Amino acid sequence: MRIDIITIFPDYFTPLELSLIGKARRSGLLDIRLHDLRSWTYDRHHTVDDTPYGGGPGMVMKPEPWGEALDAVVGPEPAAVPRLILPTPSGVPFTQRHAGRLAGEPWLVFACGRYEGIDSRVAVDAGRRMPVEELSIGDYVLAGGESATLVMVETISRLLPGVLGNAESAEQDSFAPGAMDDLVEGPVYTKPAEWRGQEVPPVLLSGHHGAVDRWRRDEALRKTARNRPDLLRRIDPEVLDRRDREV
Ligand SMILES: Nc1c(O)cccc1[N+](=O)[O-]
Repeated sequence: MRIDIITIFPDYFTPLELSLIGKARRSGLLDIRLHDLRSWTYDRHHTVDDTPYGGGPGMVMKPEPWGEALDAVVGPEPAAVPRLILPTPSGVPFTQRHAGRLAGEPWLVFACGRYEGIDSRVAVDAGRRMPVEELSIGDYVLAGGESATLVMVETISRLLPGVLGNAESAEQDSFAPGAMDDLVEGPVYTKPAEWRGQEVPPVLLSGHHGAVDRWRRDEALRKTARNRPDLLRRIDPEVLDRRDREV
């Protein structure tokens, strides 16, 4: 997978050189390219923003640098068309399902807005030559799209075949489709079996895989009911088997 990130703060993405994603980049599984938006400005101050039409606080990112940056990154006649992701608080809530779908894309371009956002004509212009998605990682205010892009790139990249050391761990993640559909993960434990008066639940030491799976699902249901009752309400009652209802 190729991922292009356009930003005025390329150094923000140094963390993508570390850990699993850094390893995936070095192995060629993942091709992440960073682009400084100011490369497409020509004034002395490399201006990327201006006052909003209609008045109001803050500044809006100018369309010209973005238009030229996207033209340059995507190219005049690309062999493949990328999907443009616009991280924004006004976007569609980004979920694990989005991550799974986007992990199947060959090429993503992330446009990191700052200030009050990017001139809205940029998304319309880009939409004439590639799919555009406005996505939000949460209902809070960030200083820009870089943090959100880091979150989405990590969530998507870890689902690429070969990136995770043990493919199964993605299947047992919170929100993972299938066995964990819409449930958050329950408690996890490792050695020692007893620590500060707390013992690991005996079922996890039993070697009985069926009982362990059942226990983990029961605990996931309990934690979801406690922390995310909104998710439980989303699950079709028919999906929950009889034991789930007893939890
Ligand atoms: N919340 C927020 C923001 O304030 C700025 C850019 C992107 C996001 N977001 O994706 O959630």
